[in-house]
Amino acid sequence: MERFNSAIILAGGKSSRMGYNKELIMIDEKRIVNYQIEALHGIFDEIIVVTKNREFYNDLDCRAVSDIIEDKGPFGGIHAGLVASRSKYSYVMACDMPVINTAYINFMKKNIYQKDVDGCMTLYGDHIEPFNAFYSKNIVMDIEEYLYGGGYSIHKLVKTLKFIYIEENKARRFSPNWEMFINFNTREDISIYLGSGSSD
Ligand SMILES: Nc1nc2c(ncn2[C@@H]2O[C@H](COP(=O)(O)OP(=O)(O)OP(=O)(O)O)[C@@H](O)[C@H]2O)c(=O)[nH]1
Ligand SMILES: [Mg+2]
Repeated sequence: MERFNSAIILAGGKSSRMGYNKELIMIDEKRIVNYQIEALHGIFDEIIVVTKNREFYNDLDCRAVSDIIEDKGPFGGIHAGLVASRSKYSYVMACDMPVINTAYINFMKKNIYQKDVDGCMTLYGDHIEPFNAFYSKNIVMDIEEYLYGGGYSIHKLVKTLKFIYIEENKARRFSPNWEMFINFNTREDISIYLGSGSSD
């Protein structure tokens, strides 16, 4: 099994705060997911999109799969992505994140290279960043048990597993304004991002 050849894009949420399907968000006349798929192909061979609308991806260079455990939020999507993944470690993004930071992805890879861990994610104060992170296929059963037991929070389960955490100050060297973790939950989030004109 390849260790690092897969990326998962979560695109099966309810988009309730946005008011329209977030899979369709456009930036500079391009869908964010299309941009992500292209950018991630520079690093990964296999791109898996976890969606309720597999037909949206027919013409794109990716595999589209559906949730196996439905209505459980992002962890349900991560679960289906990891089941589909042909790699030990998969990189996980959300379809509402406009920035792909290749240098940081490679930095995380280096951190877990040759290690046997459950994944790697970044600390933000006391919180963790569940996306722009790596997860191991080994945790599929842990996620199943957790979701069927009524769990929902990624943070709570991850705390019980063996993740490598990258300190916020180290991550900021790659993305001083934390843009690599920006995600669009409301229309206002998009206008703030487009208005800021900054990128890192
Ligand atoms: N496959 C899958 N992805 C999900 C699910 N729930 C959320 N996501 C994705 O996880 C990412 C982060 O979730 P949110 O930002 O809360 O997105 P959301 O649930 O669509 O939006 P809200 O309804 O406003 O909370 C987004 O890329 C969502 O598409 C799910 O049940 N299945
Ligand atoms: Mg979000």
